[in-house]
Amino acid sequence: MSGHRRVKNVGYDDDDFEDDYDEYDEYEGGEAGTADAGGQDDMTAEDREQLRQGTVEVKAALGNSSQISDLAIQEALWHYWFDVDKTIIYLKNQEQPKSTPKLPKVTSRFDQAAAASAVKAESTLATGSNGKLSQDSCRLGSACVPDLWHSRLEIPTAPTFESGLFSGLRDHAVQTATSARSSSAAFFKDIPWTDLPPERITTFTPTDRRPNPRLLGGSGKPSKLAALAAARKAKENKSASNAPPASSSDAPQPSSAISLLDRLGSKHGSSLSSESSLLKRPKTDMPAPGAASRLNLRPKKPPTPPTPEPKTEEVEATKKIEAGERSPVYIQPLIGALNCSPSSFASDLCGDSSCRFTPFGKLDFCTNMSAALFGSVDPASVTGFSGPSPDDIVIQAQTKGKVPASKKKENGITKATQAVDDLNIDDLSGPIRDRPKVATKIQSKNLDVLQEYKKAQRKKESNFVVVGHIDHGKSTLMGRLLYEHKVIDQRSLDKFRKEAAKIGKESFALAWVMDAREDEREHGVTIDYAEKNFETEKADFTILDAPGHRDFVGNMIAGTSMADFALLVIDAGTNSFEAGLKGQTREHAQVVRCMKLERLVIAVNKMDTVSWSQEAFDSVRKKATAVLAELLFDPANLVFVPCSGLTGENITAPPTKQAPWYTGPTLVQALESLTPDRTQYLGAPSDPFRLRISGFTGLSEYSEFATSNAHEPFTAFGRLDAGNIQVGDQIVCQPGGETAVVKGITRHGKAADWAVAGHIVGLQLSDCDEERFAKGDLLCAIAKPAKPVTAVTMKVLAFDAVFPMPVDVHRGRLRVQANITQLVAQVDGKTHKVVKEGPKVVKHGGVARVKVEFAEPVALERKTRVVLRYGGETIAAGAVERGH
Ligand SMILES: Nc1nc2c(ncn2[C@@H]2O[C@H](COP(=O)(O)OP(=O)(O)OP(=O)(O)O)[C@@H](O)[C@H]2O)c(=O)[nH]1
Repeated sequence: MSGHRRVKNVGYDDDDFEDDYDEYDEYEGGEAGTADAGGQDDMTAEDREQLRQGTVEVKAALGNSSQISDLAIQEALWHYWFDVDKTIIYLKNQEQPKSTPKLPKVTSRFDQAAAASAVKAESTLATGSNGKLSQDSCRLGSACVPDLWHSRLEIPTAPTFESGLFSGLRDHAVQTATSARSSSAAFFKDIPWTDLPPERITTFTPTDRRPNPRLLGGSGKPSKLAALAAARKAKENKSASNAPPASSSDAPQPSSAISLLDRLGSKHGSSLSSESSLLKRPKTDMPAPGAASRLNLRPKKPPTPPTPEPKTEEVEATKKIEAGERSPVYIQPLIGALNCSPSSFASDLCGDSSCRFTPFGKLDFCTNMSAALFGSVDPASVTGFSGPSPDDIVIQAQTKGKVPASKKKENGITKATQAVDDLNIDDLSGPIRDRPKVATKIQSKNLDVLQEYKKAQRKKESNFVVVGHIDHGKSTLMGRLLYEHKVIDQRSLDKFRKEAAKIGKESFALAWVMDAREDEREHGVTIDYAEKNFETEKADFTILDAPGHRDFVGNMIAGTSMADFALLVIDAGTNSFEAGLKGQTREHAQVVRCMKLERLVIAVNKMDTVSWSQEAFDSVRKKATAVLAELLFDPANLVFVPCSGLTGENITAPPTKQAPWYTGPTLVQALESLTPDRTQYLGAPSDPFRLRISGFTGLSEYSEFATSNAHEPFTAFGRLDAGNIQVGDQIVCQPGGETAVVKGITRHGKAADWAVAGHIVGLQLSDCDEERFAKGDLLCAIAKPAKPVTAVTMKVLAFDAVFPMPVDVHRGRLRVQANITQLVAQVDGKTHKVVKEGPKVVKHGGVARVKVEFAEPVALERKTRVVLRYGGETIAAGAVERGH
């Protein structure tokens, strides 16, 4: 069973879908089944026999005195699908009411009270009445209640309702109304409801409702009888459709067509949507105004609106509404929603003259409503709420003179943000001139980090991300690599084997070296990227083992954002390889390329499953090269290595026995050969410090291992994207503006005094409010912080149709909702010249300059590489050109 399948099994399995489908059919068939038992023509001999036997049994149970005919018994049996017991109960109940002696009517307490007040009212009014009251009361009395039932509620007076429940109800209503008539009349005296002109009388027409098939439980599978009924119904429909067309009045009206579509449900919906690739995509929600980011737990400041240019009267009105500190793009739907005709209820409430629902900008009610929601209009203009509420007055008096803590905090942030605003962010290449030191107990060694970096005797270093389709063996391969480099010892591996075997997942023992989370081990699927180090004679490596499942591409992007190059793992088995090309082998390669990781080692894994066949290896190499070339990888930068993670061939030693034909490098040699040129995609060590936070320890609510490390000092992890850092440095966390002092640095689990661009580190932070840090935030040098932006212009390569639409923007752990609000231009991918201004859509493979607006400020700088996703699919990737 594949890992994909296993994940699917977590929540549901195929049977669930089948059940839903079957139940739907069952309902459709059920309608026909209720028609009559006359469909016996369609019965099999077996069904007839069941009906005959059932009739005999039911008759015996009812006894000789029963008046129920055979036909009625068969109807009931048919109805209950030959369930004799149910049929008997039903038929006995049918007979029972006639023989049950009528119980004296119990008057409810309400009726008693109503009758008492009626007597009282009658005695009071009898003296001074002018005669009108008795007329009014008559209207609600015995004469008018049946009228109401029949004319206003249109209760049918068919014979079926003359007896049984409905007639009982009606009698009861008449009696109650009669006894309470005087009091009711007195109560409704001033209300002209009883004088309603006929055109204002509403008619309630009962609508057909599809019962919830799950409501009553049951197997959900259609019985044979239901299937028969469905077949009969289909037959009837067929003969109806062959009938000559009815008159135009019988032709389906638009509303009935819509309701038909509704009833047909998603099956037809999907066939419709499949007509257009744009409609095919699942909807994602537009970011709600002020909606909190999924990852950012820290409360964010509302975005600053761009200054609108006053042009027309409408724009002026929009400005009023926008003044409520919200991005205009998110207000438009609301304005649209408010910009509508008033209901008669609203007109009655506001009065026709005071509430003019004209196009927005002129409508008083709309403007006031917006003002009430967004606080943009003088509150005095909102009638009834013009002054502070009594509660506000008390709170103001109590807090007089005190500055609330949150306000203090805001002031600090405002100052920091102001300082940030005044700084120039365009030039990232200049060195940090003055490294400000803060008055803190943490002693800085005042090192010249660049000198230290030059001096340090070190091996080559690189971080590589392991990507590829689910179950192609990434974690197992990395487990093997770590085992062979003694990062994990035999005893620990044996322990994993034993524990994995207990839950029937022995083949995943090596994968458990990387997949440490309980849920990952339980399901045999990597969920988040894992980080581990190993060392060879020539290099220090950090592995970033990414998940292959399509649902976790966001985590794969986070891992890729910290890598120098990628190891793409491909299953040598033909079917798996093809599946991967349609799935995450391709998508991951796309993401890797867009992150500007141009060099790839491709491990053709599970060679043991194809008996180390050279043809199999060559075939994979040929096809994969073609696909990667399509994604703009230079074939010269691709190194293919056949291997088996499970059995361990060609990881550190060549597979001389299994594949004498292979003369290339082992996996480790291939990894060592890729010397990363970090300047291609990273800032230099001399640039201003930048680190995007990938995780924390020491803060339970943020921590991935909350229970085990909540006691540890607050530490933010991530890769230095630019610059350098040393103990004692002060940093600022953007976009929030919280400052902190670096109390300690860890690299590869060991304490360090400094770190430079490319290093993955933990920064122990002090002198800060921990809650104002979030995953995806950017730690910056305080002298040259990134400026938070609410919009950016970026150049993207489209993997799917791109048009103004909502998207998720990914960079490392930053995952933020945004909207592509404008396609500025289509650009030639090679010459970067504008091909077309303001295209409506950019197709797959096109390069475009687009404007993206965010629901909240983000720290995204020029040249930052980002991935745009929509509806769970990667639709484009590119780099930020400038922020707004
Ligand atoms: N025969 C054989 N099986 C392998 C090999 N490598 C991995 N497997 C098996 O493939 C299955 C999946 O292995 P994983 O390492 O979890 O695959 P993965 O790519 O890391 O999966 P995700 O991280 O969930 O995407 C396990 O049952 C492994 O034992 C190999 O070289 N040969």
